[in-house]
Amino acid sequence: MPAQLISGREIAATIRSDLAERVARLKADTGRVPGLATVLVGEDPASQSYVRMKNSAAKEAGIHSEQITLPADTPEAELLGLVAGLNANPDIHGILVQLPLPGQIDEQKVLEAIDPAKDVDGFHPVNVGKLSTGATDVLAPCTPWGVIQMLLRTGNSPRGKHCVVVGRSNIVGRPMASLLLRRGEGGDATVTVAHSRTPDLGAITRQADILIVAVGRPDTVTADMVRPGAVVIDVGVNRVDAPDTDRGYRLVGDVDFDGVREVASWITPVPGGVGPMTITMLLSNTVDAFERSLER
Ligand SMILES: NC(=O)C1=CN([C@@H]2O[C@H](COP(=O)(O)OP(=O)(O)OC[C@H]3O[C@@H](n4cnc5c(N)ncnc54)[C@H](OP(=O)(O)O)[C@@H]3O)[C@@H](O)[C@H]2O)C=CC1
Ligand SMILES: Nc1nc(=O)c2c([nH]1)NC[C@@H]1CN(c3ccc(C(=O)N[C@@H](CCC(=O)O)C(=O)O)cc3)C=[N+]21
Ligand SMILES: [Mg+2]
Repeated sequence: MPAQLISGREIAATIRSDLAERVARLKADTGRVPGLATVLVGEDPASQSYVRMKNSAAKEAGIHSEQITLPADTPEAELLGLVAGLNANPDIHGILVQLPLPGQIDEQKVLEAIDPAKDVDGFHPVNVGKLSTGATDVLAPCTPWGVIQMLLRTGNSPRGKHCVVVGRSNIVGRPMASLLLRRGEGGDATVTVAHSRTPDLGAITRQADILIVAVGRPDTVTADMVRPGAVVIDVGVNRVDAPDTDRGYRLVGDVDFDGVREVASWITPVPGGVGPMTITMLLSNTVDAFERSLER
């Protein structure tokens, strides 16, 4: 029997409608709404489309959303000044600076300039540190946080399971491992992290009850690398040439979907899997940041 599909699109729609209700209630109670600022430097088409999707999803949930686009040659000091202004802006509760940034800008410096209370990406070292020491009252990075929600909402709690994460980036692999290791709901897993220097990847991935792949290369995981009955989460989003399509490309994940769906128990598709959840968790973090600002 082929694997059941984990539809990120459907789970995201459910969470977004809950968020819209939460925002409406907050507005009725306080007369204010959460505000999100997205900052894009340059004109990379993929980044432009992600930022557009984030803004339109925010607006649909009733979140005030401002998109700031700067030219690719923007000096670092100017971006830091913009971030300082957003930190001081009482109508903005979440700040997202789309990565990657152009070469003249030190990414780490920019991430450190964001007020940790407005860091809805969860990339500020204070939030990274809190998460990796097990804090639960922290804004968690959207992609891995979305993966946790997908697991919980399909009855695939990571508690007590062996979770193998392939990839050790700061935006996906590492925070994924931190979340899975946390005590409590959504965590309590036994975690292995693999990467490009892992000699026999298949020997590791075959041990996984839950396999999470965030590499950025199509077909990194094939059916022979998956234990029968495993849950497979494909974070990868890769554009591959497809001259017969309108856009000229199609999206594939890091997992050989057609092969792996024959051995896995559950699998996420690309598109329509983790991607929509990432955007939804950004909205969720923005509403959380707004609520916390009311408590201060
Ligand atoms: N759906 C979503 O919302 C999101 C999707 N993505 C997608 O997820 C993928 C990963 O993104 P990101 O983490 O930023 O990528 P990075 O390039 O930052 O990290 C990739 C990781 O994969 C490892 N790796 C590379 N090749 C191999 C290999 N052959 N075997 C095992 N490990 C390997 C690298 O190892 P090493 O550290 O040794 O170099 C690195 O740790 C991309 O396709 C990206 O587009 C990213 C963010 C959000
Ligand atoms: N500061 C920062 N925060 C991020 O969260 C961040 C970032 N920088 N840089 C780039 C990555 C990538 N990322 C994605 C978000 C949504 C989809 C997504 O919704 N994908 C759709 C398809 C989209 C399409 O059609 O192109 C899907 O998989 O179904 C994908 C990828 C967030 N990132
Ligand atoms: Mg750079």
